[in-house]
Amino acid sequence: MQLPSPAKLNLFLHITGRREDGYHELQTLFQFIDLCDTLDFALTRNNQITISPIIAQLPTEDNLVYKAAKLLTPYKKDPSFGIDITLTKQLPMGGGIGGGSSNAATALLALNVLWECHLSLAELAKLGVKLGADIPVFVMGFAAFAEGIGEKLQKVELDTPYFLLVKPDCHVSTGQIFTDKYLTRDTPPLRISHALKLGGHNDCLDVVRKHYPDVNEAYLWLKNHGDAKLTGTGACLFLAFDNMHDAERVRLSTPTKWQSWVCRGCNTSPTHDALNQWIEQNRS
Ligand SMILES: C[C@@](CO)(OP(=O)(O)O)[C@H](O)COP(=O)(O)OP(=O)(O)OC[C@H]1O[C@@H](n2ccc(N)nc2=O)[C@H](O)[C@@H]1O
Ligand SMILES: Nc1ncnc2c1ncn2[C@@H]1O[C@H](COP(=O)(O)OP(=O)(O)O)[C@@H](O)[C@H]1O
Repeated sequence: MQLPSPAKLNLFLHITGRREDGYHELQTLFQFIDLCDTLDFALTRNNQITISPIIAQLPTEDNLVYKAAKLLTPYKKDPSFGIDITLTKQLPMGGGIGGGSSNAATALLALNVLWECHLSLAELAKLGVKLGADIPVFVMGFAAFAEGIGEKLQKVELDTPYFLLVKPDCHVSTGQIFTDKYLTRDTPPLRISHALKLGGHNDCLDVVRKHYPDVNEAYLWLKNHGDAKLTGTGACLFLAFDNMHDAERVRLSTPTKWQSWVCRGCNTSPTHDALNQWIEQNRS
């Protein structure tokens, strides 16, 4: 089974409070983009979980894909089931586009089928949030207005513009941004109808720009070309366009020291599209 594992954008990210456990209450708008990692799954009968190739500075036990497979182990139909996973990365790590969370969700969705666990999407999302606040939206697979720590999801249908995505040459620590004392944590909560009509901003932007000069520089550069936004806690920034041609034109002038892509917003996760197709083809 081969599945794409897409990135997400936070079209806005408002921090509305802080919980006693230190996690922050958010209101955010998630949309997927068609920029993806790829995961290949081969079912085995040796009760082992393997992931290849080795990723530098990411021991297998720390890989969210491995952790997701471990979480699902108690639900296997046959205890001898194992899995060989090939993870082909394209998404930058620590970019605020949720690559690791997406990979974990893709593993949960694939193994639920291959290991015949028969968990519902809601059950998988509940397991996934133990590994990361961003995992439920990838498990559910629809563009969403999210609250709580990002796990309370309301499905939305959004325009699907082209995006220019730019990755400044740094890796932002989500934990560092959320512990900064100058982070805005009291944005008044909006009703979903207002949030969708008015749009929003990213409360992390100022703190990320302060700590990461490269993000600041890329933000100032992109701002000359439109309404530049930060996704999640960064480092990636994005601009929306009505058509691919305009997005490509700006991308071609983007300083080469920053990685850049043109991609398209999608309201359904490509993982779900591919998994449904696989299930259809393998129905016995
Ligand atoms: C900010 C967001 C927005 O989509 O995205 P990223 O920039 O990471 O992609 C997410 O909420 C990130 O989700 P995720 O990357 O899964 O974070 P987690 O592993 O759960 O948490 C990393 C750390 O960030 C802080 N954290 C995270 C989420 C949240 N709502 N409040 C927090 O305070 C906590 O300190 C936690 O220890
Ligand atoms: N499969 C994975 N892909 C990417 N990062 C992973 C993975 N498994 C664990 N991680 C860890 O999660 C961190 C955050 O990764 P990622 O989700 O890509 O970024 P972000 O949360 O900024 O969007 C990485 O720096 C890495 O240490």
